[in-house]
Amino acid sequence: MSDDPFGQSIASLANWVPPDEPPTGQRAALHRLAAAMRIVAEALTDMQADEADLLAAAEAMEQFGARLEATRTGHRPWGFAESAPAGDARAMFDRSPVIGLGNPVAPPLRMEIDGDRIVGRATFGAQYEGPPGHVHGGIIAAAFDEVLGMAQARTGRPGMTGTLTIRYRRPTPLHTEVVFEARVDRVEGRKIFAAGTLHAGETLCAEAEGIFISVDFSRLTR
Ligand SMILES: CCCCCCCCCCCC(=O)SCCNC(=O)CCNC(=O)[C@H](O)C(C)(C)COP(=O)(O)OP(=O)(O)OC[C@H]1O[C@@H](n2cnc3c(N)ncnc32)[C@H](O)[C@@H]1OP(=O)(O)O
Repeated sequence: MSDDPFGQSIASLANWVPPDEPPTGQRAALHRLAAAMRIVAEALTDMQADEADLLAAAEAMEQFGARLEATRTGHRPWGFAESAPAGDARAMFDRSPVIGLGNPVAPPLRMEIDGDRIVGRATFGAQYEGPPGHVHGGIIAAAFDEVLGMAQARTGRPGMTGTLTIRYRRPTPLHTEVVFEARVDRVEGRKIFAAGTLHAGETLCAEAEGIFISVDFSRLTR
């Protein structure tokens, strides 16, 4: 049997379900820290703190950052950076820049499975602003990549994003829960065609089509 974690478990992604147990201990603390960092990131967009306050905060953050830096190991104890290739139903995806609760960059998008669809929900804060009051188009693309990526991964033969096409139909509002949906349309050889939508309430804000190319992810780790 292969000792490659992807090779052993890639098929199990077809049965992936979001973890329902709340984290405890170090992971729970990580999630709390990342959530606090999101609050800071959003507050920086319109806060009115004076220079002295900002410098004090910067110094505290620099010192704490140095403490964390000193503990880095190069290991990845929790999950995978992207959901599509994780290949393990137990993977927790904490590092994902889109859904990772341990990654302060992530909105975070929350994904669930609804029949043959992946449904993703997110409320984007001001740090994701593109046009005034609305979500940056690149952030929307990243979220589509994740939900279409999970939909195609559930075929059990996940691929990398080859082509992602997005049609932006209406501006996507900040501070409002928006809903992404994705499903697989068809599979042709190594190509998996997925499609999705983004709604804010009844408004269709964007549509996406993705072509994913099935690959041997273990090769990326060699
Ligand atoms: C701890 C561990 C962490 C591990 C971390 C792992 C991270 C994985 C992330 C996964 C999700 C992502 O966001 S990926 C990130 C963004 N995407 C990428 O970086 C992908 C970069 N591109 C590539 O690596 C490559 O171009 C591939 C894998 C997409 C395709 O290369 P290939 O495998 O050589 O494919 P090839 O034989 O040429 O073509 C096979 C078939 O696919 C079609 N095809 C090829 N490329 C494309 C394309 N871009 N768009 C459409 N269709 C394409 C061809 O026409 C052909 O169709 P036919 O003739 O058969 O009809």
